[in-house]
Amino acid sequence: MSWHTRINDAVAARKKAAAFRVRQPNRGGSARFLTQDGRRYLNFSGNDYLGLSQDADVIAAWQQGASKYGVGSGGSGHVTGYSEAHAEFEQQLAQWQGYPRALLFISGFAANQAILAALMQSDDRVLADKLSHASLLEAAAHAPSQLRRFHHNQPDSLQRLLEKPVSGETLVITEGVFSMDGDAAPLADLHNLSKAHDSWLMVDDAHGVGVMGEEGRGSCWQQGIRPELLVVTFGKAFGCSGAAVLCDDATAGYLLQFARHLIYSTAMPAAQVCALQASLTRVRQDDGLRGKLSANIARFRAGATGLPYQLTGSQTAIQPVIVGENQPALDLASALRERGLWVSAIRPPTVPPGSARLRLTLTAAHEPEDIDFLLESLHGCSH
Ligand SMILES: Cc1ncc(COP(=O)(O)O)c(C=O)c1O
Repeated sequence: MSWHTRINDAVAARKKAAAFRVRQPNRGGSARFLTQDGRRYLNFSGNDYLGLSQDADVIAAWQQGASKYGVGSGGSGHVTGYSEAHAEFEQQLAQWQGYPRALLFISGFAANQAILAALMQSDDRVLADKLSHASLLEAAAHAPSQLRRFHHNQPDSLQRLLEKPVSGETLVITEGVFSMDGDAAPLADLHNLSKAHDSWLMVDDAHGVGVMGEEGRGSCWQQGIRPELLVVTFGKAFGCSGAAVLCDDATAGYLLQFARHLIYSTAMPAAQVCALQASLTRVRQDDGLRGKLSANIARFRAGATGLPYQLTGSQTAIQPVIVGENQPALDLASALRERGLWVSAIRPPTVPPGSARLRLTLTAAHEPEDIDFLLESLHGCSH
């Protein structure tokens, strides 16, 4: 088999399963609205939960940071890429979250890969929620340790796995808010179980930080736990990109020596760090953003009853409408696009087979009339 035969076969199989993915360039960013091919859509697909990607203070901070530091960091943090802005922001993050240390990464994907690659050894095991994000499951699959998955959000299932003996260390992994279902993990139960078995808990709170808990500290703060490893990302409620891991001093010191994604990769630009500092200020102050998001979520859920699709119990900004098979999900997404709504159909392998869905996301940038139009259109398209 040649390279091209292999490549073409794989792509053809994706197309046949109505699972072929395409990117579509938009113009002018993707906040409340998104413009594509000259048409403006109401955007219900992004993760900019607080609308901060368009925030004037955040934009100004990035511009001023670029004037001060230039646009690139010039190297890995271990060489020249670590600025006073990076150091200050790491301290602000640690203080906000109540951890001794925070380490910045260029993305959540890189942070998850780096942590697992650096920590896990061959006699260890990872016990991960079945629906954990690809960046976690893939990292766990590539690590030399054993990977076992527990049933989604079921502490009993985790307990059964924890009771099996292992010669090395155990790392339990979950998300705070699940990216495709929008439901929250029972973090206190999972943490109690992992502590009782001398294991560590790692929580990826990409979708909870900024939107949950006092001052937007996230799912763990809201549920009163402090996991040994907390990953927060900045591509969602912070409206920007990047990530940080919160941990103790010893672990931070270890990751600085062994996390290859930190050592062999150009650091985040300092100008971006300046924007993230401004985002953190907005996240902590709130200014009614979380209240507006909650009101939009409540409005959507109240109006979505009676739709002929399965909704989840999600109380978060992620509101999946589960259609089932791939083609009907694609058809519903394109019918909504016709009406001026930008929604995405999410299909396997991102979600389990038979659960293709519209992953609708609501934000603080949406107005009540946007939610009403979404509901009216969903009801209209389902007849
Ligand atoms: C739960 C979760 N973790 C990690 C990531 C990756 O983060 P990033 O986009 O910063 O790479 C995502 C999504 O993008 C996510 O949903």
